Amino acid sequence: MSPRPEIAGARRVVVKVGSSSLTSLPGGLDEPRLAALVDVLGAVHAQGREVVLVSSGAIAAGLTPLGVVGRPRDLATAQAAASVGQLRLVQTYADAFARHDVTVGQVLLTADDLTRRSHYRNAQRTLERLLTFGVLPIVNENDTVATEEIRFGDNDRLAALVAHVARADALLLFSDVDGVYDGDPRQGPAQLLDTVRDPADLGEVSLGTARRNGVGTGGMATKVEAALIAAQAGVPVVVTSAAQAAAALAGDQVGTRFAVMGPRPRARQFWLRFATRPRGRLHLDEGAVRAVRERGASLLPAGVTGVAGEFLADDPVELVGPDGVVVARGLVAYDAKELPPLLGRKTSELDPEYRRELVHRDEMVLVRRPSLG
Ligand SMILES: Nc1ncnc2c1ncn2[C@@H]1O[C@H](COP(=O)(O)OP(=O)(O)O)[C@@H](O)[C@H]1O
Ligand SMILES: N[C@@H](CCC(=O)OP(=O)(O)O)C(=O)O
Repeated sequence: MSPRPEIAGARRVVVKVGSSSLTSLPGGLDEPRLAALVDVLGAVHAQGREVVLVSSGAIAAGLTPLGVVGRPRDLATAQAAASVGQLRLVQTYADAFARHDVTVGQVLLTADDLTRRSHYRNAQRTLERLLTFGVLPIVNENDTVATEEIRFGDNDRLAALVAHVARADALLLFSDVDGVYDGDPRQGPAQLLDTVRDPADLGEVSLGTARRNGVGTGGMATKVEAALIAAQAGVPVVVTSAAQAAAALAGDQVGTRFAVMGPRPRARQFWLRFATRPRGRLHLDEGAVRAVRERGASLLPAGVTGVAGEFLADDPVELVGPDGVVVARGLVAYDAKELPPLLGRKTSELDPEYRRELVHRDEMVLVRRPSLG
């Protein structure tokens, strides 16, 4: 049996590959490296496994054709590069996968596509249908239209969300480094972590940001954060290099494995916890924190001491304790401007139209803060 049966046996896999494995700043797209990855994924597809590829590299691939040297400093240049580069990237993939008789489809997502519940379900249906057709979807962030505020920013997190949206059995994050080390291996000797079972296992680990002169964005920190999201959502993860892709997909003992850290949450719970972006905050008193955290209660106006942010009814908000720690996230039942007169008041004192919960229990997830992020 393979050392990692949960990966070897995964029927549907999301594979994420970073810019650093496909491109270089001076050279643009590295076609031989891209073709090598496609050979591995083509073989996996031929075994009857379903693959969703989340590929970075659009911005880096667009720099050479535009004559831009170095990492773009402004968003508009990055977006122009992505516009040119995404086309080249996907065309190169399409040609390479055609040699394996695999049809690819392009899926460009903005953060809004996953933060809005209706869009999330739409993305889910589209991915499902593509896979039913035997198509290999290639996902990237829609960089050309995403503004600074609504960007996912890094494809590692996007890949973790896609793993859930696509109901994947495993997530593989491929980079230019062969796993998570206890310190940046480029800075000095470091030890490879074989398995992470709990966020606490990473307590002593230093996760640098990506190299400044490199093409990657988040370094190991964003990969670890993404791996924890997936693992906490019941999806096993391996972080390793693109060069080890075949071995990783076969379930060999390469890279760093993140064991599943919890049961798969219901889609709505996962969406609330990881995909939504809070539009505001409700400040809770001690009693409300206990009620929400320990008694599984809904949040009532009586336990709320303050409101921050401009949100509308049904927007996601954070519930924050007196110590500033986020206790939960939920969909609020009122517009922000309706709230000040309700705060601290008992339900029985309120007009009937304001007697519903501020955040209903069914619309809330508790936030257990991992030691990172
Ligand atoms: N603890 C660590 N373990 C492994 N790599 C690390 C660590 N800390 C920082 N890194 C760096 O993270 C880089 C990978 O991140 P990045 O360049 O963003 O990759 P990608 O483009 O594949 O997303 C590696 O090249 C490595 O130097
Ligand atoms: N969407 C961007 C990549 C963003 C990103 O996360 O890059 P990386 O850290 O290399 O995975 C692009 O295609 O250039």
